[in-house]
Amino acid sequence: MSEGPAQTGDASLGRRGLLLVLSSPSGAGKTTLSRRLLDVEGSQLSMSISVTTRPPRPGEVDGQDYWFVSESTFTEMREGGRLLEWAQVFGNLYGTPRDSVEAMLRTGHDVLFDIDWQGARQLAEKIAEDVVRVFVLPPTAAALAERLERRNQDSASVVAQRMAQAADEISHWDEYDYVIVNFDVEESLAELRAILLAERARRQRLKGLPDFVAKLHKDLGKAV
Ligand SMILES: Nc1ncnc2c1ncn2[C@@H]1O[C@H](COP(=O)(O)OP(=O)(O)OP(=O)(O)O)[C@@H](O)[C@H]1O
Ligand SMILES: Nc1nc2c(ncn2[C@@H]2O[C@H](COP(=O)(O)O)[C@@H](O)[C@H]2O)c(=O)[nH]1
Repeated sequence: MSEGPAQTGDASLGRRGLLLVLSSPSGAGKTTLSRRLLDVEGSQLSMSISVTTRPPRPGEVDGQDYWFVSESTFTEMREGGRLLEWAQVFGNLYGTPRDSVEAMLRTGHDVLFDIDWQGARQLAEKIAEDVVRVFVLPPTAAALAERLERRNQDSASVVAQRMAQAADEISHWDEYDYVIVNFDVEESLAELRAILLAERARRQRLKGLPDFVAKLHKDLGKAV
């Protein structure tokens, strides 16, 4: 589904866009790492903005952090096949709008997802070869609790609910291609960038490679 014009570096190789999926227990640092990665990657990487029935947190902006929708709109989108994946998480509904992701991939962008294990599994089932899954672990349980509390954006009961679900989310770590233990944001960011760089160079993503090599062969033949 993700044929697209090439990007800098592999322009003549016709690389397909990839789907970089981050999952973690709530509070381990996906949003923080996603923002940093988008900053450093510039136009090569675009964020998939999910729809959710969760109410906005203070400071969250509609269309930037999420598309905040009613349950009836969400159901309409889901039943109309307009979600690439969806899940119920912490009592709210979350989903990935199909059209925007397909448009980004068509124009040769890689797309970044901050979604839970259920969504990651659905994407991998649908588009296996273009999905790269990264699981982010907190260094310790205490650090996770501290990060959720320090973020200071959810009530004590919501924080408790998220801590209670953390073990369940973590139990899916082995469905992922890569695992990052997020001790330090800068180190984790460097690991993520290395993963992205290596995945972009995978032979099977470079659709123009056979033609490129054939031309190289031909030109080498002429040169001798
Ligand atoms: N390596 C780190 N060291 C210390 N604090 C961190 C680190 N990474 C993230 N944080 C902090 O932890 C808090 C939670 O991070 P963030 O919101 O990115 O988590 P998340 O995984 O996206 O959570 P959710 O799934 O609930 O959206 C934030 O206050 C963030 O600044
Ligand atoms: N399956 C999906 N999960 C999603 C999506 N968007 C976000 N999420 C996950 O939900 C939890 C909670 O997020 P929060 O913003 O309320 O803290 C977190 O694990 C996200 O990764 C989605 O479109 N699909």
